[in-house]
Amino acid sequence: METILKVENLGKSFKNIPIIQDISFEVRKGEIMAILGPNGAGKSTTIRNIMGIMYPDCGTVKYINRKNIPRNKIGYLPEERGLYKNVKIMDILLYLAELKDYPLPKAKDRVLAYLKKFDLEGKENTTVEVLSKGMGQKVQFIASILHEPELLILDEPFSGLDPVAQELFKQEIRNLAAGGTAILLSSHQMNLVEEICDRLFLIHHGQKVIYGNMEDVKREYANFKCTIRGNNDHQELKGLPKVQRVEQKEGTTILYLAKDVQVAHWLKHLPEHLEINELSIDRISLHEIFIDIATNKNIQRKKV
Ligand SMILES: Nc1ncnc2c1ncn2[C@@H]1O[C@H](COP(=O)(O)OP(=O)(O)OP(=O)(O)O)[C@@H](O)[C@H]1O
Repeated sequence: METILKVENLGKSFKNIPIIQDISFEVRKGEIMAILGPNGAGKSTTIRNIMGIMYPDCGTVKYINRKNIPRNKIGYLPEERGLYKNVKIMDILLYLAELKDYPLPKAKDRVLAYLKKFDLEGKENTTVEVLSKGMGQKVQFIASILHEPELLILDEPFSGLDPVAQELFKQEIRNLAAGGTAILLSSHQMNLVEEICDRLFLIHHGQKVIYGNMEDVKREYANFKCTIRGNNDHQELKGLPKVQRVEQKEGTTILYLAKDVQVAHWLKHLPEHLEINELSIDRISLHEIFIDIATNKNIQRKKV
């Protein structure tokens, strides 16, 4: 797949404290690439450096082998939401499309189609001040995609949305990627993004924790866990082979298993007298992978 954006060795400090260090990744045509990490990890700082809102201390940002990113080919949803409050939605969106040199008649048709898609049909002559926060976010999302960008950068697109709106956003993001848009999105809600991203960059204290293809990351890091509902002896379960860690609460036990476990074989080790009302075997989530790796690596922020 063609690379659209290449970020190399990006670094930025504030008052001698490194906020991001040696950040390198690329975003390819038609893929959803996610920067994931907890609050304060450095996601927005990375994005702001890519967008030229702030300048990196070191590193480069290249767009299809050109030094400067053509602004009208990029869509951006900043973390700071905000639209002109007392201007009609259609007028704001057409104004923003015009700034991107996008043909107005086409933009108008697209506004109406997107308002309908996002359950805002008939709101084109409404002002933003009478919309709810989630509705406003939908309008701002429309603004970021109206001009058919080649590269779409979404900073925390799902925060503040209800589950229905989150699904709508996810669906549209998937559609855009399927149509060839290169998408870079950030989120601290890892489990929300897990199902839609093709590749991910996990960041913690401004540094890379994992970078790679979602499937490979899961294969490499997502060990199995066995969840048993029933009242059982914690110590006995902890003593079973290949059990690394046990969590128990309110009649449910989760056994975290070693990487090399053969699940079918392992199940034969379960004692017959266990109380099993329900049992499931799953791979751990991206969130759990993150906790494991971030804790093990014990990444500390260093002074430069
Ligand atoms: N302009 C600034 N001056 C000083 N420190 C800053 C500045 N911008 C960000 N930081 C610090 O950099 C760190 C990373 O912030 P950033 O906003 O990039 O994190 P994030 O991963 O996007 O977090 P969140 O999920 O909370 O949005 C934080 O500790 C923040 O306080």
